[in-house]
Formats: sequence, structure tokens, C-alpha cells
Amino acid sequence: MTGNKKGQRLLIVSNRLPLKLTRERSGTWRLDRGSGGLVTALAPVLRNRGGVWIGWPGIPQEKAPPNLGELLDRAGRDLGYRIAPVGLSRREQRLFYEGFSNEVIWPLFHELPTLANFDPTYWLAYHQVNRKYAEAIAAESQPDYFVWVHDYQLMLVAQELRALGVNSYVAFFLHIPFPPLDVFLKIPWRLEILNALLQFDLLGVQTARDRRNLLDCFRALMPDVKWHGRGRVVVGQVNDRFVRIGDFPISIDYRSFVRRAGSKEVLAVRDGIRKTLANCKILLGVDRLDYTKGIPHRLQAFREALREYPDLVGKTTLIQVVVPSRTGVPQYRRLRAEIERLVGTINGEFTKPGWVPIHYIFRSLAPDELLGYYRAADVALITPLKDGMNLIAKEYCVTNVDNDGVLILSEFAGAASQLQHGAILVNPFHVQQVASAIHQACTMPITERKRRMKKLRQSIRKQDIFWWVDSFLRSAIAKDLSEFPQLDEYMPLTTRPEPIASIPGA
Ligand SMILES: O=P(O)(O)OC[C@H]1O[C@H](O[C@H]2O[C@H](CO)[C@@H](O)[C@H](O)[C@H]2O)[C@H](O)[C@@H](O)[C@@H]1O
Ligand SMILES: O=c1ccn([C@@H]2O[C@H](COP(=O)(O)OP(=O)(O)O)[C@@H](O)[C@H]2O)c(=O)[nH]1
Repeated sequence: MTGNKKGQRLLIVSNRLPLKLTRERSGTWRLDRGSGGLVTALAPVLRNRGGVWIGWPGIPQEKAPPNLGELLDRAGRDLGYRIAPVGLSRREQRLFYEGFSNEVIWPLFHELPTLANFDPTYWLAYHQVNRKYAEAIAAESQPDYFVWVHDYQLMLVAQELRALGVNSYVAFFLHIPFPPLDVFLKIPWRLEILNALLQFDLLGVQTARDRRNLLDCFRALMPDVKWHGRGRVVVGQVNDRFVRIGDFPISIDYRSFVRRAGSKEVLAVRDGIRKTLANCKILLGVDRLDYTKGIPHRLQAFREALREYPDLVGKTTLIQVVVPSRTGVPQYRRLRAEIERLVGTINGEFTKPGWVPIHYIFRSLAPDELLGYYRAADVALITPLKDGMNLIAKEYCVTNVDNDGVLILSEFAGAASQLQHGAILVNPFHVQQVASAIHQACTMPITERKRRMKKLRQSIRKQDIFWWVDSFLRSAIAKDLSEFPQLDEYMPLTTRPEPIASIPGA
């Protein structure tokens, strides 16, 4: 775990850059920092170690401002690390991002194979764009860089890098689930994908189930690779190289959420919502518009709860926030129509003067506004059909500093493995069970709510986003399996993010 600190630089690669490029009414372009957990966790490490973030700036190359390079250089100087863009044409965006990434891998890895569209032109584009990312990495990379590639859009990058002669340490983290063997087998390019994944040095997934699924696929389709170890990280031998597979549940910046939860802006939003919905229990759902999030099933379960438990009628309101997403993919457009039809039908059935059962918001919320909604909600209703992790679940709990909220959580969210002891776990396909969980949550005594919420918040505090980065990097540098101690022993809670493990390759 020692090493020459000089030169241990990080090169982060993700489909999107951690910046938002928008055009103002005046026609001038502006770049804002992205706000996700990944940026929060990796930005300090990148600043400390020095490094580069490579990704797509979020708009088609044809529409990019002519001074994009200059804008990104300036943003990089403010952030303390370099930003290197990968330009994608409108066509590449359509075939690689909307096509292969979001019409093939996304539905299949979420175990919805009937939604997949195995168009061979998508696969070609996926290959070409992964090569483009690899070329951008090769142009930036030094032999001693630790390259960390993120997510399902970029599964072929290590293979393309090796073909370009780059032999740096290359790690990969998959943010979405890895499917069971019988689902994975349906991909026409299954062998190509597994072969490409073996070119990484470390493969990280969210949960033990994802790790088992990935290993099952390797064992079934590539019996020559021998795997050793039984713990959270296992090692496979591929000719003369080793590849590690481990599960590392991603998390959030606990302390920052707690701090922000008490700000006057957040409290003002909370108070405004509570005043408008006085005397009502507030249920909250917040999701990207995505068929994996189970929004129609949830609306049906809420309708069932109103039908089955008349004591909820007039006294319970569901606020459902849907954030527009992937509007270029046909299924997402259809889903929006389905949700809006259901909201209309349910409101039509139950609304009476002074009470509307569902408040529907179709837009993204500003960060403080979102926290205000979390704080106003008595119950968070998080029922994806399948989800890599689901950070909303963690954000809701951590923001609930009064410990009086209730989390209803799908057993198919990655977050369920860490939050099972405090949440009410449900099967999102079982409408009556979810309805009964809604009733249970709305009538739960305060002592039980506090006991459950404290447990939830404690487990997220122990394994926050800095723990996640640290565990991942430490698993990369451990020399052999005996060096993988219990991951929760890695970093004392009081120290962060300074003692991040040194990075291999130095
Ligand atoms: O970039 P988009 O296509 O607009 O989609 C947004 C992101 O969605 C996915 O999130 C996943 O990562 C989360 C953090 O690890 C996890 O909690 C969630 O369950 C996953 O679905 C996607 O993986 C990202 O690449 C997208 O940027
Ligand atoms: O109006 C909104 C709603 C959500 N989020 C953020 O979107 C992320 C959603 O992450 P999650 O893991 O739950 O699901 P994903 O959308 O990545 O599949 C969370 O960090 C939220 O804070 C946001 O920035 N604005």
C-alpha cells in the first residue's frame, strides 16, 4: 500500500463529463459543475493527485461552440484537474448512446430483454465510439496513470486501449446491475463483451449478486479462466495476467447532505410544502423517467392503497417527481404518456374539494428544492423493478435528520442489500403488498420510525462515498487476496478524503 506518491495520477473516464454545458438566451455558452455523487467523491482525489477527466460534453459535436476547448480548459483550471472532451456526432450519439447503450445494454442488464433492440448497426457504433474514448485516453495517458472507466457505455475501452499499446492499470466500475447468465446469454455479442471485460485489471460492481452473476457468465462462457478466492474480491487468471472482481456499493457524501439538510433554503421549501399539504401524510417518489424505476406499478399500488384503506383517502398525498431522461429513445416517450394517463385516471377517481391524491411534477428540481422535498416527505416510496443502486433512497434517509421518515424500498434496488434492516422492503410487482406497505408506513408509530431511520442513516454514514472510492482503490493495489481485509475496516469515519489509498502503477 506504499508507493511513490509522485505520478500516481488518476484518469477518470465516463460517458458524460462532470460538467453541464448550456446555451443562455443571449446565445452565450456556459459551463456548470455537475452535481452527482461521483463528481463529489472523485473531484478531491483528482485535485490532490492531479489528473484528467475524459468524457462527452453532452451536446452533439455539430452544435458545440467553437471555443469549447477554451471553455473546458478554463473550467479545468477552476476545478484543479484537466478536462478532456470526446466529441460525438449526432449520429454517434444516436447509435452508440441511445442505441447500443440504452436500447440494448440498459434493458438487458435490468433483466427486461423483451425491450432490447439488437440492431447490428448499434453494435458497430458502440465498438467505434469505445475506440474513440480509448484514443482520447491514449492521448492523455502516461504509463503510470491509474485509469478508471465508468459504466456500461464503455465496456470495450480496456480492450481498445490494449490494442493501442497502452498497458496502464485500467479499472472499471459498472453502475447498473449485471444480469443473470440466462439473460446475458441473449446478447448476440456476449462473447465479445466478456472478452473485452477481461482486459480490465479490476472490475467493480454494486452488489454481491452482480458479482455472482458476472462470475457465473465468465465460468459458463470462458471455462479456461480460473478464479480464486471466495470473499468480496476474487481473482481470475487470464494467460499471464490477473483480473479482479469485487462488489463496492456506491454511496453519497453523508456529511454534506446532513449539512445541507439544515440550510434555510431547504427548510423554506420543506415548510412551504408542508403548509400547502397540511394534515396530509406526504409520500414522495423521485425518479428519472425510466421504465426500470417502476413508476406505473407504484401508481397502481397507491391507487390500490386508496381503495383498500379508506382511512388514507383525503389524508395521504403522493408527490411524484419525474425527471425527463433519454427522450430520444422511443420507450421513454411512451412511458411518459403511460404515467400521465395513470396520474389523470387516479386523480379523476379520488380527487375531492381540498384534496388531490397525486401531485405530479415533470421536470428536474434544483438541489435545495430536492432536499426540501425529501425533508417534507413522511414516506419515501422507492420501488424500482431493478436498479444498480438508487441514490435517491440514500439521499432521502440522510436528509431525514429528525429520524422520523419511513423508507419503502424495492428489494430489487442495489441499495436494498445495505438498507434492508431499516426499510420496509417490497416486491414492486406485488401491487397489494406495496399498498399494504404504504398503509403500514403511514400508520407506523414514531418510536418504530425513529428506530428504523437511525439504523438506515448509520449504515450510510459508515459506508459513504469516500469509503466507496477508498475501498475500490485499495482493492486495486492489494498484492494478494490476503490483503483484502473487511472493506468496512478500511477507513476510519473521521478521516476523509485525504487518506485515499495510493494508486497502482507508480
Ligand atoms: O446519463 P444518463 O443517460 O442521463 O443517465 C443518468 C445516469 O443513470 C445511471 O445511473 C446508475 O448509477 C447510479 C450511481 O451509481 C446508480 O445509483 C443507479 O442505480 C444507476 O442506474 C447510469 O448508470 C449512469 O451512467 C447515467 O449517467
Ligand atoms: O430533480 C432531480 C432529481 C434527482 N436528482 C439526482 O439524480 C440522482 C439519481 O440517482 P439514482 O442513483 O437514484 O438513479 P439514476 O437516475 O442515476 O438511475 C440523485 O443523485 C439525485 O440527487 C437531481 O439532481 N435532480
